[in-house]
Amino acid sequence: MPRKPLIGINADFRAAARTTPAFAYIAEGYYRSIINAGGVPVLVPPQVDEESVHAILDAVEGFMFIGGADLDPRNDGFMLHPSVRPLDAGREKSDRMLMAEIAERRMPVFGIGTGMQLINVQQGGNLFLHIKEDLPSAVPHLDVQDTNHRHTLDVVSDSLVGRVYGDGEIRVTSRHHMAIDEVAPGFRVTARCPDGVIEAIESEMLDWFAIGTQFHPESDAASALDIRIFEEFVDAVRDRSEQLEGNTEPGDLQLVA
Ligand SMILES: N[C@@H](CCC(=O)NCCCC(=O)O)C(=O)O
Repeated sequence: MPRKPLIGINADFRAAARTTPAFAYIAEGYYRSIINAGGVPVLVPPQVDEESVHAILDAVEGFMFIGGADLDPRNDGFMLHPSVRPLDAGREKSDRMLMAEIAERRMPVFGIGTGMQLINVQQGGNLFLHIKEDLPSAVPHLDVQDTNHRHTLDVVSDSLVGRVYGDGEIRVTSRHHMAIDEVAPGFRVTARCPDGVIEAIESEMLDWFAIGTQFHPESDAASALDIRIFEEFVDAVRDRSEQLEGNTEPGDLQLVA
């Protein structure tokens, strides 16, 4: 039975309202998918300083960033757009601190929705702030009446998502109004919606497993293939821990020719 690696997952945050206290929260699909893929999810509420970020990343072996509202474009030197619904400022600050340190450590990371957008901007890419304006011929990527709104996906066969989904028609859950514009250096696009919107990016760096999906493989409408992305991620986290511990047996090494 393979060992279950510890995977940190950032929680979202909602401020107190008239009848409810403030709380940190996460949709079940995110942590359930990590459990189903053989990992142990460790929920991480927003952190306030670098010391805490370091302590958390010392304890976990990989990290997953979940979806949510919008990264504030002003934090990347862009103007606010009327369509932007910013994340809670405390969550965004925490996510950015975590992501910077994860990149520094080359810790395996998987970002979904806002999580993928975070990886891209932290690594030097940028975003379209509103698909309807920036890419007017795009198909709908958000349906406020249907959290499981789906569209088709074209994958690059020589990639993780290509390996996972294979040939045949792929349909994925879509809930976003922003999208990647310029892809960060060191990453490549591995899936697009047929309208051209970027739906997955993967690291090309040999020393860093990093992947992001704009679509939602954790959604209630997820297919058996969607869970394979989480399995690939959890396997990569376990493999890296074994490498760091020097536990890789010679027989485990694969020749790449
Ligand atoms: N800034 C993004 C948000 C995309 C996203 O993460 N959607 C999921 C919302 C909540 C969830 O299901 O966790 C955008 O481009 O709209």
